[in-house]
Amino acid sequence: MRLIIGQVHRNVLALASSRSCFVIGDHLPFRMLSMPRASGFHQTAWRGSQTVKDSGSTLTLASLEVQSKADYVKKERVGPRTGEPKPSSRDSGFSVKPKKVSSLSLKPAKSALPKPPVVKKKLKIDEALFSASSFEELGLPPLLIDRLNKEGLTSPTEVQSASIPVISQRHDAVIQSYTGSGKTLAYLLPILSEIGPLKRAREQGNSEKRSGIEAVVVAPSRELGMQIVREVEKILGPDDKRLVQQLVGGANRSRQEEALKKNKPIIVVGTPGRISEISAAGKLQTHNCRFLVLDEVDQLLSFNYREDMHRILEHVGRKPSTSSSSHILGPLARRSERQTILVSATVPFSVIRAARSWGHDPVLVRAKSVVPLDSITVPRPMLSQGDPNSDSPTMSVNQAAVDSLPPSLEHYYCTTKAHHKVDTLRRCIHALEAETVIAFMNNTKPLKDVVFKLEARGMKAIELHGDLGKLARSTVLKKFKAGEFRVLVTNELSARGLDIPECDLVINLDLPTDSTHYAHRAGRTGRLGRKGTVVSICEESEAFIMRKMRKQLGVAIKPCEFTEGQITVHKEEDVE
Ligand SMILES: Nc1ncnc2c1ncn2[C@@H]1O[C@H](COP(=O)(O)OP(=O)(O)OP(=O)(O)O)[C@@H](O)[C@H]1O
Repeated sequence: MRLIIGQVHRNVLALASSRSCFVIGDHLPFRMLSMPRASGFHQTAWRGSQTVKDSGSTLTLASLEVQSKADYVKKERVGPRTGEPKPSSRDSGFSVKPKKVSSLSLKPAKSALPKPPVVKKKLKIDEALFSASSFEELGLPPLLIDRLNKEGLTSPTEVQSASIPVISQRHDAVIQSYTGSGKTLAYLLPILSEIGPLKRAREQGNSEKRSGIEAVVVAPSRELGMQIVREVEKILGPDDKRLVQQLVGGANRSRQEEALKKNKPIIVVGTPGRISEISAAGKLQTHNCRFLVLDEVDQLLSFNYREDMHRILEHVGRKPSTSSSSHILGPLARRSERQTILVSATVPFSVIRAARSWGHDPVLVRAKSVVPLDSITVPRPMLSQGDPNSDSPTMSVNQAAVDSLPPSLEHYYCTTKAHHKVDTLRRCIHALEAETVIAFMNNTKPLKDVVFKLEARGMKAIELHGDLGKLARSTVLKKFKAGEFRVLVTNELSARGLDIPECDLVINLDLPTDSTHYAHRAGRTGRLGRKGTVVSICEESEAFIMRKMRKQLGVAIKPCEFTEGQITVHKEEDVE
Protein backbone atom coordinates (compact mmCIF):
# COMPACT_ATOMS: atom_id res chain seq x y z
CA MET A 1 0.00 0.00 0.00
CA ARG A 2 1.51 3.28 -1.06
CA LEU A 3 -0.21 5.63 1.34
CA ILE A 4 -0.63 5.54 5.04
CA ILE A 5 -3.84 7.27 5.93
CA GLY A 6 -3.69 6.74 9.65
CA GLN A 7 -6.51 5.87 11.96
CA VAL A 8 -9.68 6.10 9.99
CA HIS A 9 -13.18 4.86 10.44
CA ARG A 10 -13.20 1.43 8.86
CA ASN A 11 -16.55 1.68 7.21
CA VAL A 12 -15.88 4.96 5.57
CA LEU A 13 -12.41 5.13 4.22
CA ALA A 14 -11.63 2.61 1.55
CA LEU A 15 -8.10 3.36 0.54
CA ALA A 16 -7.17 1.89 -2.80
CA SER A 17 -4.29 -0.38 -2.42
CA SER A 18 -3.93 -1.30 -6.02
CA ARG A 19 -4.63 0.27 -9.30
CA SER A 20 -6.76 -2.60 -10.43
CA CYS A 21 -9.29 -1.94 -7.66
CA PHE A 22 -10.22 1.61 -8.45
CA VAL A 23 -8.58 2.56 -11.67
CA ILE A 24 -10.65 4.48 -14.15
CA GLY A 25 -9.81 2.34 -17.09
CA ASP A 26 -10.74 2.84 -20.67
CA HIS A 27 -14.03 1.10 -20.20
CA LEU A 28 -14.79 2.14 -16.69
CA PRO A 29 -16.66 5.38 -16.27
CA PHE A 30 -15.47 7.97 -13.77
CA ARG A 31 -18.38 7.33 -11.42
CA MET A 32 -17.13 3.81 -10.80
CA LEU A 33 -14.53 5.31 -8.51
CA SER A 34 -16.99 5.63 -5.71
CA MET A 35 -18.73 3.04 -3.63
CA PRO A 36 -22.53 2.94 -3.73
CA ARG A 37 -24.16 5.90 -2.08
CA ALA A 38 -26.26 5.80 1.01
CA SER A 39 -28.88 3.29 0.14
CA GLY A 40 -32.54 4.03 0.14
CA PHE A 41 -31.73 7.71 0.18
CA HIS A 42 -33.79 8.70 -2.76
CA GLN A 43 -36.87 6.78 -1.97
CA THR A 44 -37.18 7.33 1.73
CA ALA A 45 -36.79 11.04 1.29
CA TRP A 46 -40.19 11.23 -0.34
CA ARG A 47 -42.26 9.05 1.90
CA GLY A 48 -45.27 10.96 2.95
CA SER A 49 -48.99 10.73 3.17
CA GLN A 50 -49.84 12.14 -0.17
CA THR A 51 -52.65 11.17 -2.49
CA VAL A 52 -51.21 9.88 -5.70
CA LYS A 53 -52.64 10.56 -9.09
CA ASP A 54 -52.87 7.63 -11.41
CA SER A 55 -54.18 8.24 -14.84
CA GLY A 56 -54.17 5.99 -17.84
CA SER A 57 -51.27 6.82 -20.09
CA THR A 58 -49.68 9.20 -17.63
CA LEU A 59 -46.90 7.71 -15.60
CA THR A 60 -46.83 8.80 -12.01
CA LEU A 61 -44.10 8.13 -9.51
CA ALA A 62 -46.60 6.11 -7.55
CA SER A 63 -46.67 3.55 -10.35
CA LEU A 64 -42.96 3.21 -9.72
CA GLU A 65 -43.68 2.86 -6.03
CA VAL A 66 -41.97 6.13 -5.31
CA GLN A 67 -44.04 8.83 -3.75
CA SER A 68 -43.28 12.40 -4.45
CA LYS A 69 -44.70 15.75 -3.67
CA ALA A 70 -45.04 16.06 -7.40
CA ASP A 71 -47.75 13.46 -7.45
CA TYR A 72 -50.34 14.46 -5.01
CA VAL A 73 -53.56 15.79 -6.30
CA LYS A 74 -54.75 18.90 -4.66
CA LYS A 75 -58.35 20.02 -4.85
CA GLU A 76 -57.51 23.62 -5.42
CA ARG A 77 -59.76 26.45 -6.25
CA VAL A 78 -58.85 28.11 -9.49
CA GLY A 79 -58.61 31.86 -9.57
CA PRO A 80 -61.35 33.49 -11.62
CA ARG A 81 -59.08 35.71 -13.65
CA THR A 82 -55.67 34.18 -13.68
CA GLY A 83 -56.70 30.56 -13.77
CA GLU A 84 -54.03 30.09 -11.17
CA PRO A 85 -54.43 27.61 -8.35
CA LYS A 86 -54.41 28.78 -4.80
CA PRO A 87 -51.62 27.40 -2.72
CA SER A 88 -52.77 24.88 -0.18
CA SER A 89 -51.03 23.55 2.84
CA ARG A 90 -48.77 20.62 2.36
CA ASP A 91 -48.73 17.46 4.32
CA SER A 92 -45.07 16.80 4.00
CA GLY A 93 -43.61 16.65 7.44
CA PHE A 94 -42.36 20.20 7.16
CA SER A 95 -42.94 22.12 10.33
CA VAL A 96 -44.65 25.38 9.40
CA LYS A 97 -45.74 26.85 6.14
CA PRO A 98 -45.42 30.60 5.89
CA LYS A 99 -48.33 32.39 4.30
CA LYS A 100 -47.43 33.63 0.88
CA VAL A 101 -48.95 36.54 -0.95
CA SER A 102 -52.05 35.32 -2.75
CA SER A 103 -51.44 34.51 -6.36
CA LEU A 104 -54.88 35.86 -7.23
CA SER A 105 -54.02 39.48 -6.74
CA LEU A 106 -52.63 41.11 -9.85
CA LYS A 107 -50.53 43.62 -7.95
CA PRO A 108 -48.43 43.14 -4.87
CA ALA A 109 -50.69 43.87 -1.94
CA LYS A 110 -49.60 46.85 0.14
CA SER A 111 -50.79 46.89 3.68
CA ALA A 112 -50.46 49.39 6.46
CA LEU A 113 -50.53 46.59 8.98
CA PRO A 114 -47.19 45.50 10.42
CA LYS A 115 -45.67 42.59 8.54
CA PRO A 116 -46.29 39.23 10.20
CA PRO A 117 -43.03 37.59 11.21
CA VAL A 118 -41.70 35.27 8.53
CA VAL A 119 -41.77 31.72 9.78
CA LYS A 120 -39.27 29.64 7.88
CA LYS A 121 -39.98 26.02 7.35
CA LYS A 122 -37.34 23.51 8.25
CA LEU A 123 -36.54 20.86 5.67
CA LYS A 124 -35.65 17.49 7.10
CA ILE A 125 -32.09 16.24 6.74
CA ASP A 126 -31.56 12.66 5.68
CA GLU A 127 -29.69 10.82 8.40
CA ALA A 128 -28.06 8.42 5.96
CA LEU A 129 -25.49 11.11 5.29
CA PHE A 130 -24.27 10.79 8.85
CA SER A 131 -23.64 7.07 8.87
CA ALA A 132 -20.02 7.83 9.56
CA SER A 133 -18.09 8.10 12.79
CA SER A 134 -18.04 10.92 15.33
CA PHE A 135 -15.77 13.95 15.21
CA GLU A 136 -13.89 12.47 18.19
CA GLU A 137 -13.04 9.35 16.22
CA LEU A 138 -11.56 11.51 13.51
CA GLY A 139 -9.04 12.85 15.98
CA LEU A 140 -10.13 16.48 15.95
CA PRO A 141 -8.93 18.52 18.94
CA PRO A 142 -11.40 18.66 21.87
CA LEU A 143 -11.66 22.44 21.72
CA LEU A 144 -12.70 22.27 18.10
CA ILE A 145 -15.24 19.54 18.84
CA ASP A 146 -16.71 21.66 21.63
CA ARG A 147 -17.11 24.53 19.22
CA LEU A 148 -18.78 22.28 16.65
CA ASN A 149 -21.17 20.90 19.26
CA LYS A 150 -22.11 24.43 20.26
CA GLU A 151 -22.99 25.07 16.63
CA GLY A 152 -25.19 21.97 16.66
CA LEU A 153 -22.76 19.89 14.59
CA THR A 154 -22.38 16.54 16.28
CA SER A 155 -21.35 14.07 13.59
CA PRO A 156 -19.39 14.37 10.38
CA THR A 157 -20.86 13.81 6.96
CA GLU A 158 -19.41 11.06 4.82
CA VAL A 159 -17.10 13.30 2.86
CA GLN A 160 -15.88 14.88 6.10
CA SER A 161 -15.13 11.45 7.55
CA ALA A 162 -13.11 10.63 4.47
CA SER A 163 -11.29 13.95 4.12
CA ILE A 164 -10.32 14.86 7.65
CA PRO A 165 -7.84 11.99 8.23
CA VAL A 166 -6.36 12.41 4.75
CA ILE A 167 -5.69 16.12 5.20
CA SER A 168 -4.48 15.59 8.76
CA GLN A 169 -1.95 13.13 7.35
CA ARG A 170 -0.67 15.94 5.15
CA HIS A 171 -1.71 14.62 1.82
CA ASP A 172 -2.46 16.91 -1.03
CA ALA A 173 -6.03 16.13 -1.96
CA VAL A 174 -8.79 16.60 -4.47
CA ILE A 175 -12.13 16.45 -2.65
CA GLN A 176 -15.07 15.53 -4.86
CA SER A 177 -18.51 15.01 -3.46
CA TYR A 178 -21.96 16.05 -4.48
CA THR A 179 -23.35 19.50 -3.83
CA GLY A 180 -24.45 20.26 -0.29
CA SER A 181 -22.58 17.32 1.25
CA GLY A 182 -20.43 19.42 3.58
CA LYS A 183 -17.20 19.87 1.63
CA THR A 184 -16.43 23.24 3.24
CA LEU A 185 -16.00 21.76 6.71
CA ALA A 186 -14.31 18.74 5.14
CA TYR A 187 -11.28 20.93 4.53
CA LEU A 188 -11.77 23.63 7.18
CA LEU A 189 -11.84 21.25 10.14
CA PRO A 190 -8.47 19.56 9.56
CA ILE A 191 -6.92 22.93 8.74
CA LEU A 192 -8.26 24.57 11.92
CA SER A 193 -6.98 21.55 13.84
CA GLU A 194 -3.50 22.54 12.79
CA ILE A 195 -3.53 26.31 13.05
CA GLY A 196 -4.81 28.98 15.41
CA PRO A 197 -6.36 28.78 18.85
CA LEU A 198 -8.25 25.51 18.36
CA LYS A 199 -5.34 23.42 17.16
CA ARG A 200 -4.45 20.15 18.76
CA ALA A 201 -1.72 20.28 21.38
CA ARG A 202 1.57 19.24 19.89
CA GLU A 203 3.79 16.66 21.46
CA GLN A 204 6.65 18.21 23.36
CA GLY A 205 9.62 19.00 21.20
CA ASN A 206 7.47 18.75 18.12
CA SER A 207 5.89 22.14 18.20
CA GLU A 208 6.33 24.11 15.03
CA LYS A 209 6.40 27.82 15.73
CA ARG A 210 4.77 29.69 12.90
CA SER A 211 3.50 33.16 12.50
CA GLY A 212 1.50 34.95 9.89
CA ILE A 213 -1.02 33.54 7.49
CA GLU A 214 -1.07 29.77 7.54
CA ALA A 215 -3.97 29.05 5.21
CA VAL A 216 -5.33 30.67 2.07
CA VAL A 217 -8.75 29.69 0.74
CA VAL A 218 -9.69 30.85 -2.76
CA ALA A 219 -13.29 30.88 -4.03
CA PRO A 220 -14.61 32.16 -7.36
CA SER A 221 -17.33 34.50 -6.05
CA ARG A 222 -17.70 37.06 -3.27
CA GLU A 223 -20.79 35.31 -2.00
CA LEU A 224 -19.06 31.99 -1.68
CA GLY A 225 -15.99 33.66 -0.18
CA MET A 226 -18.10 35.38 2.48
CA GLN A 227 -20.00 32.18 3.19
CA ILE A 228 -16.70 30.38 3.88
CA VAL A 229 -15.56 33.28 6.08
CA ARG A 230 -18.75 32.92 8.13
CA GLU A 231 -18.13 29.18 8.57
CA VAL A 232 -14.60 29.89 9.83
CA GLU A 233 -15.86 32.64 12.15
CA LYS A 234 -18.46 30.30 13.60
CA ILE A 235 -15.81 27.76 14.44
CA LEU A 236 -13.28 30.23 15.77
CA GLY A 237 -15.92 31.86 17.95
CA PRO A 238 -16.54 35.54 18.72
CA ASP A 239 -13.23 36.13 20.53
CA ASP A 240 -11.07 34.84 17.71
CA LYS A 241 -13.07 35.60 14.61
CA ARG A 242 -10.66 38.39 13.67
CA LEU A 243 -8.19 35.61 12.86
CA VAL A 244 -9.95 35.08 9.56
CA GLN A 245 -9.80 37.89 7.02
CA GLN A 246 -11.96 38.18 3.94
CA LEU A 247 -10.23 39.39 0.79
CA VAL A 248 -13.14 39.46 -1.64
CA GLY A 249 -13.48 41.78 -4.58
CA GLY A 250 -15.95 44.65 -4.45
CA ALA A 251 -15.07 45.43 -0.83
CA ASN A 252 -12.81 48.27 0.24
CA ARG A 253 -9.28 47.15 -0.48
CA SER A 254 -7.42 49.51 1.84
CA ARG A 255 -9.62 48.42 4.72
CA GLN A 256 -8.74 44.83 3.96
CA GLU A 257 -5.05 45.73 3.91
CA GLU A 258 -5.34 47.55 7.23
CA ALA A 259 -7.13 44.58 8.78
CA LEU A 260 -4.34 42.28 7.59
CA LYS A 261 -1.82 44.48 9.38
CA LYS A 262 -3.83 45.02 12.52
CA ASN A 263 -5.52 41.66 13.13
CA LYS A 264 -2.71 39.37 12.01
CA PRO A 265 -5.06 36.70 10.65
CA ILE A 266 -4.03 33.08 10.45
CA ILE A 267 -6.35 32.34 7.53
CA VAL A 268 -7.52 34.44 4.61
CA VAL A 269 -10.44 33.68 2.32
CA GLY A 270 -10.99 35.54 -0.88
CA THR A 271 -11.53 35.79 -4.59
CA PRO A 272 -8.60 35.28 -6.98
CA GLY A 273 -8.47 38.87 -8.25
CA ARG A 274 -8.36 40.52 -4.84
CA ILE A 275 -5.94 38.05 -3.31
CA SER A 276 -3.48 38.40 -6.16
CA GLU A 277 -3.90 42.20 -6.23
CA ILE A 278 -3.02 42.56 -2.55
CA SER A 279 -0.26 40.00 -2.87
CA ALA A 280 1.25 41.86 -5.84
CA ALA A 281 1.15 45.07 -3.78
CA GLY A 282 3.31 43.32 -1.18
CA LYS A 283 0.61 43.53 1.51
CA LEU A 284 -0.08 39.83 1.82
CA GLN A 285 2.71 37.59 3.10
CA THR A 286 1.93 33.99 2.36
CA HIS A 287 5.36 32.39 2.14
CA ASN A 288 4.89 30.50 5.39
CA CYS A 289 1.47 29.36 4.40
CA ARG A 290 0.85 25.67 5.01
CA PHE A 291 -2.49 25.24 3.28
CA LEU A 292 -3.82 26.40 -0.03
CA VAL A 293 -7.46 25.53 -0.78
CA LEU A 294 -9.09 26.12 -4.14
CA ASP A 295 -12.84 25.80 -3.62
CA GLU A 296 -14.78 25.23 -6.86
CA VAL A 297 -11.42 24.41 -8.37
CA ASP A 298 -12.73 23.55 -11.83
CA GLN A 299 -14.06 27.08 -12.15
CA LEU A 300 -10.91 28.63 -10.70
CA LEU A 301 -8.82 26.83 -13.30
CA SER A 302 -10.83 28.32 -16.14
CA PHE A 303 -9.26 30.83 -18.50
CA ASN A 304 -10.82 33.86 -16.76
CA TYR A 305 -8.78 33.37 -13.61
CA ARG A 306 -5.57 32.22 -15.27
CA GLU A 307 -3.26 35.10 -14.32
CA ASP A 308 -4.51 35.55 -10.78
CA MET A 309 -4.37 31.85 -10.09
CA HIS A 310 -0.88 31.66 -11.48
CA ARG A 311 0.27 34.30 -9.01
CA ILE A 312 -1.50 32.62 -6.09
CA LEU A 313 -0.01 29.23 -6.89
CA GLU A 314 3.44 30.77 -7.15
CA HIS A 315 3.29 32.78 -3.94
CA VAL A 316 1.35 30.75 -1.42
CA GLY A 317 3.76 28.54 0.48
CA ARG A 318 7.23 27.91 -0.81
CA LYS A 319 7.50 26.73 -4.35
CA PRO A 320 7.44 22.97 -4.36
CA SER A 321 10.08 20.69 -5.75
CA THR A 322 12.34 23.34 -7.30
CA SER A 323 15.05 23.82 -4.71
CA SER A 324 17.91 21.40 -4.71
CA SER A 325 17.48 20.77 -0.99
CA SER A 326 13.93 19.61 -1.44
CA HIS A 327 15.16 17.07 -3.97
CA ILE A 328 17.70 15.83 -1.48
CA LEU A 329 15.20 15.72 1.39
CA GLY A 330 12.63 13.90 -0.67
CA PRO A 331 8.84 14.16 -0.92
CA LEU A 332 8.17 14.44 2.81
CA ALA A 333 10.23 17.60 3.07
CA ARG A 334 8.56 19.06 0.04
CA ARG A 335 5.18 18.08 1.35
CA SER A 336 5.70 20.10 4.50
CA GLU A 337 6.00 23.27 2.47
CA ARG A 338 2.41 23.58 1.32
CA GLN A 339 -0.57 21.32 1.26
CA THR A 340 -2.80 21.91 -1.73
CA ILE A 341 -6.47 20.98 -1.43
CA LEU A 342 -8.74 21.19 -4.45
CA VAL A 343 -12.47 21.00 -3.97
CA SER A 344 -15.55 20.73 -6.18
CA ALA A 345 -18.65 18.72 -6.84
CA THR A 346 -17.47 18.47 -10.43
CA VAL A 347 -13.93 17.32 -11.09
CA PRO A 348 -12.91 17.10 -14.72
CA PHE A 349 -9.73 15.34 -15.66
CA SER A 350 -7.96 18.69 -16.09
CA VAL A 351 -8.19 19.12 -12.30
CA ILE A 352 -6.71 15.67 -11.69
CA ARG A 353 -3.90 16.53 -14.05
CA ALA A 354 -3.27 19.87 -12.32
CA ALA A 355 -3.36 18.26 -8.88
CA ARG A 356 -0.80 15.72 -9.96
CA SER A 357 1.59 18.38 -11.13
CA TRP A 358 1.23 20.54 -8.01
CA GLY A 359 0.94 17.89 -5.37
CA HIS A 360 2.99 15.19 -3.74
CA ASP A 361 1.32 11.79 -3.69
CA PRO A 362 -2.04 13.52 -4.05
CA VAL A 363 -5.23 11.57 -3.49
CA LEU A 364 -8.79 11.83 -4.71
CA VAL A 365 -11.17 11.86 -1.74
CA ARG A 366 -14.81 11.04 -2.27
CA ALA A 367 -17.55 10.20 0.21
CA LYS A 368 -16.60 6.54 0.46
CA SER A 369 -13.26 6.17 -1.19
CA VAL A 370 -9.77 7.57 -1.24
CA VAL A 371 -7.56 6.74 -4.20
CA PRO A 372 -4.11 7.90 -5.28
CA LEU A 373 -4.38 10.26 -8.22
CA ASP A 374 -1.65 8.32 -9.97
CA SER A 375 -4.08 5.45 -10.38
CA ILE A 376 -6.51 7.55 -12.38
CA THR A 377 -6.30 7.46 -16.14
CA VAL A 378 -8.03 9.65 -18.68
CA PRO A 379 -11.69 8.67 -18.69
CA ARG A 380 -13.23 7.60 -21.93
CA PRO A 381 -16.32 9.60 -22.78
CA MET A 382 -19.37 8.21 -21.07
CA LEU A 383 -21.45 8.40 -24.17
CA SER A 384 -19.06 6.45 -26.31
CA GLN A 385 -21.45 3.59 -26.93
CA GLY A 386 -23.57 4.40 -29.88
CA ASP A 387 -23.16 8.14 -29.66
CA PRO A 388 -21.65 9.63 -32.78
CA ASN A 389 -20.62 12.78 -30.92
CA SER A 390 -18.81 10.94 -28.21
CA ASP A 391 -15.36 12.06 -29.29
CA SER A 392 -16.18 15.68 -28.75
CA PRO A 393 -13.68 17.38 -26.47
CA THR A 394 -16.45 18.57 -24.17
CA MET A 395 -17.10 15.04 -23.05
CA SER A 396 -14.55 15.14 -20.29
CA VAL A 397 -16.37 18.16 -18.90
CA ASN A 398 -19.65 16.30 -18.94
CA GLN A 399 -17.99 13.33 -17.35
CA ALA A 400 -17.08 15.58 -14.44
CA ALA A 401 -20.72 16.12 -13.56
CA VAL A 402 -21.45 12.48 -12.85
CA ASP A 403 -21.99 11.84 -9.14
CA SER A 404 -22.17 15.55 -8.46
CA LEU A 405 -25.89 15.58 -7.67
CA PRO A 406 -27.43 14.79 -4.32
CA PRO A 407 -29.46 11.58 -4.55
CA SER A 408 -32.36 13.25 -2.77
CA LEU A 409 -33.19 15.45 -5.77
CA GLU A 410 -36.14 15.02 -8.15
CA HIS A 411 -35.58 16.31 -11.69
CA TYR A 412 -38.20 17.33 -14.24
CA TYR A 413 -38.44 19.34 -17.41
CA CYS A 414 -41.39 20.83 -19.19
CA THR A 415 -41.74 22.53 -22.53
CA THR A 416 -43.51 25.76 -23.30
CA LYS A 417 -43.31 28.75 -25.64
CA ALA A 418 -40.65 31.30 -24.72
CA HIS A 419 -43.21 33.99 -23.83
CA HIS A 420 -45.09 31.61 -21.51
CA LYS A 421 -42.06 30.69 -19.42
CA VAL A 422 -42.79 33.01 -16.51
CA ASP A 423 -46.38 31.79 -16.37
CA THR A 424 -45.14 28.21 -16.35
CA LEU A 425 -42.71 29.15 -13.61
CA ARG A 426 -45.56 30.44 -11.47
CA ARG A 427 -47.70 27.39 -12.12
CA CYS A 428 -44.78 25.16 -11.24
CA ILE A 429 -44.13 26.95 -7.95
CA HIS A 430 -47.79 26.65 -6.99
CA ALA A 431 -48.12 23.03 -8.08
CA LEU A 432 -45.10 22.01 -6.05
CA GLU A 433 -45.97 24.44 -3.26
CA ALA A 434 -42.37 25.54 -3.19
CA GLU A 435 -41.53 28.21 -0.68
CA THR A 436 -37.93 29.12 -1.36
CA VAL A 437 -37.19 29.10 -5.07
CA ILE A 438 -34.07 29.93 -7.06
CA ALA A 439 -34.73 30.59 -10.76
CA PHE A 440 -31.72 30.64 -13.07
CA MET A 441 -31.33 32.49 -16.33
CA ASN A 442 -28.30 32.79 -18.56
CA ASN A 443 -28.14 36.58 -18.89
CA THR A 444 -28.49 39.52 -16.59
CA LYS A 445 -30.83 41.75 -18.58
CA PRO A 446 -34.01 39.66 -18.55
CA LEU A 447 -33.85 39.04 -14.78
CA LYS A 448 -35.55 42.33 -13.98
CA ASP A 449 -38.37 41.60 -16.39
CA VAL A 450 -39.07 38.22 -14.79
CA VAL A 451 -39.06 39.79 -11.32
CA PHE A 452 -41.48 42.45 -12.52
CA LYS A 453 -43.87 39.88 -13.99
CA LEU A 454 -43.82 37.72 -10.88
CA GLU A 455 -44.36 40.68 -8.58
CA ALA A 456 -47.22 41.85 -10.78
CA ARG A 457 -48.86 38.49 -10.09
CA GLY A 458 -48.32 38.81 -6.37
CA MET A 459 -45.33 36.54 -6.07
CA LYS A 460 -42.52 38.13 -4.09
CA ALA A 461 -39.36 37.99 -6.19
CA ILE A 462 -35.96 39.65 -6.22
CA GLU A 463 -33.03 39.63 -8.60
CA LEU A 464 -29.38 38.87 -7.92
CA HIS A 465 -26.56 39.35 -10.41
CA GLY A 466 -23.01 40.63 -10.73
CA ASP A 467 -23.98 44.13 -11.83
CA LEU A 468 -25.24 44.86 -8.32
CA GLY A 469 -22.73 46.25 -5.85
CA LYS A 470 -21.34 44.09 -3.04
CA LEU A 471 -23.65 45.61 -0.46
CA ALA A 472 -26.74 45.24 -2.63
CA ARG A 473 -25.84 41.62 -3.33
CA SER A 474 -25.45 40.74 0.31
CA THR A 475 -28.68 42.57 1.19
CA VAL A 476 -30.59 40.63 -1.46
CA LEU A 477 -29.23 37.36 -0.14
CA LYS A 478 -29.99 38.24 3.46
CA LYS A 479 -33.59 39.13 2.60
CA PHE A 480 -34.06 36.01 0.52
CA LYS A 481 -32.62 33.80 3.24
CA ALA A 482 -34.87 35.50 5.78
CA GLY A 483 -37.90 34.50 3.71
CA GLU A 484 -38.87 38.00 2.62
CA PHE A 485 -38.95 36.85 -1.00
CA ARG A 486 -40.21 33.61 -2.42
CA VAL A 487 -38.22 33.63 -5.65
CA LEU A 488 -34.62 34.63 -6.26
CA VAL A 489 -34.17 35.28 -9.97
CA THR A 490 -30.50 35.06 -10.75
CA ASN A 491 -27.81 33.98 -13.19
CA GLU A 492 -24.71 31.80 -13.04
CA LEU A 493 -23.36 33.97 -10.22
CA SER A 494 -25.44 32.02 -7.72
CA ALA A 495 -24.90 28.59 -9.21
CA ARG A 496 -21.85 27.61 -7.21
CA GLY A 497 -21.46 27.05 -3.52
CA LEU A 498 -24.38 29.16 -2.35
CA ASP A 499 -25.86 27.47 0.72
CA ILE A 500 -29.51 28.27 1.36
CA PRO A 501 -30.72 25.14 3.18
CA GLU A 502 -34.40 26.13 2.88
CA CYS A 503 -34.30 26.21 -0.93
CA ASP A 504 -36.80 23.55 -2.02
CA LEU A 505 -37.01 24.28 -5.73
CA VAL A 506 -34.52 25.22 -8.44
CA ILE A 507 -35.86 26.32 -11.79
CA ASN A 508 -33.90 26.65 -15.01
CA LEU A 509 -35.72 29.37 -16.93
CA ASP A 510 -32.89 29.17 -19.44
CA LEU A 511 -31.16 25.86 -19.91
CA PRO A 512 -27.67 25.64 -18.47
CA THR A 513 -24.87 25.41 -21.00
CA ASP A 514 -23.80 21.89 -20.04
CA SER A 515 -24.29 19.17 -17.47
CA THR A 516 -21.62 20.62 -15.16
CA HIS A 517 -23.56 23.88 -14.99
CA TYR A 518 -26.78 21.92 -14.54
CA ALA A 519 -25.27 20.07 -11.60
CA HIS A 520 -24.14 23.20 -9.76
CA ARG A 521 -27.45 25.00 -10.30
CA ALA A 522 -29.43 21.94 -9.24
CA GLY A 523 -27.26 21.61 -6.16
CA ARG A 524 -28.68 24.80 -4.63
CA THR A 525 -31.55 22.64 -3.45
CA GLY A 526 -31.57 19.29 -1.68
CA ARG A 527 -28.70 20.43 0.58
CA LEU A 528 -27.39 17.93 3.09
CA GLY A 529 -29.92 15.26 2.19
CA ARG A 530 -32.97 17.50 2.31
CA LYS A 531 -35.73 17.20 -0.26
CA GLY A 532 -35.37 19.24 -3.40
CA THR A 533 -36.83 19.52 -6.88
CA VAL A 534 -35.25 20.84 -10.06
CA VAL A 535 -37.46 21.87 -12.96
CA SER A 536 -36.07 22.99 -16.30
CA ILE A 537 -38.48 25.01 -18.42
CA CYS A 538 -37.50 24.94 -22.06
CA GLU A 539 -38.88 25.30 -25.54
CA GLU A 540 -39.97 22.23 -27.46
CA SER A 541 -36.93 22.53 -29.72
CA GLU A 542 -34.64 22.29 -26.65
CA ALA A 543 -36.14 19.15 -25.16
CA PHE A 544 -33.42 17.00 -26.71
CA ILE A 545 -30.85 18.87 -24.59
CA MET A 546 -32.60 17.72 -21.44
CA ARG A 547 -32.60 14.15 -22.66
CA LYS A 548 -28.89 14.44 -23.41
CA MET A 549 -28.17 15.86 -19.96
CA ARG A 550 -30.14 13.06 -18.41
CA LYS A 551 -27.76 10.59 -20.04
CA GLN A 552 -24.69 12.55 -19.13
CA LEU A 553 -25.67 12.98 -15.51
CA GLY A 554 -27.06 9.51 -15.07
CA VAL A 555 -30.20 10.76 -13.34
CA ALA A 556 -33.86 10.62 -14.27
CA ILE A 557 -35.04 13.98 -15.60
CA LYS A 558 -38.70 13.36 -16.27
CA PRO A 559 -40.89 15.26 -18.71
CA CYS A 560 -43.85 16.87 -17.03
CA GLU A 561 -46.45 19.59 -17.28
CA PHE A 562 -48.23 21.81 -14.81
CA THR A 563 -51.96 22.08 -15.16
CA GLU A 564 -54.78 22.74 -12.74
CA GLY A 565 -52.44 23.26 -9.85
CA GLN A 566 -50.63 19.99 -10.12
CA ILE A 567 -47.73 18.36 -11.85
CA THR A 568 -48.33 15.55 -14.30
CA VAL A 569 -45.33 13.41 -15.06
CA HIS A 570 -45.16 11.87 -18.53
CA LYS A 571 -43.57 8.75 -19.80
CA GLU A 572 -40.56 9.66 -21.89
CA GLU A 573 -42.16 7.98 -24.96
CA ASP A 574 -45.10 10.35 -24.71
CA VAL A 575 -42.94 13.24 -25.69
CA GLU A 576 -40.64 11.64 -28.23
N1 LIG B 1 -21.38 17.68 9.96
C1 LIG B 1 -22.36 18.50 9.69
N2 LIG B 1 -23.50 18.48 10.42
C2 LIG B 1 -24.54 19.30 10.13
N3 LIG B 1 -24.51 20.22 9.14
C3 LIG B 1 -23.40 20.30 8.37
C4 LIG B 1 -22.28 19.44 8.61
N4 LIG B 1 -21.34 19.75 7.70
C5 LIG B 1 -21.84 20.74 6.92
N5 LIG B 1 -23.07 21.08 7.32
C6 LIG B 1 -23.96 22.07 6.68
O1 LIG B 1 -24.33 21.54 5.41
C7 LIG B 1 -24.56 22.57 4.49
C8 LIG B 1 -23.85 22.29 3.18
O2 LIG B 1 -22.46 22.32 3.39
P1 LIG B 1 -21.45 22.91 2.29
O3 LIG B 1 -21.89 24.25 1.83
O4 LIG B 1 -20.09 22.79 2.84
O5 LIG B 1 -21.67 21.87 1.10
P2 LIG B 1 -20.80 21.66 -0.21
O6 LIG B 1 -20.60 20.21 -0.37
O7 LIG B 1 -19.58 22.53 -0.16
O8 LIG B 1 -21.79 22.19 -1.35
P3 LIG B 1 -21.46 22.86 -2.78
O9 LIG B 1 -20.83 21.80 -3.63
O10 LIG B 1 -22.79 23.29 -3.28
O11 LIG B 1 -20.53 24.00 -2.52
C9 LIG B 1 -24.11 23.85 5.18
O12 LIG B 1 -25.26 24.51 5.65
C10 LIG B 1 -23.27 23.37 6.33
O13 LIG B 1 -23.27 24.27 7.43
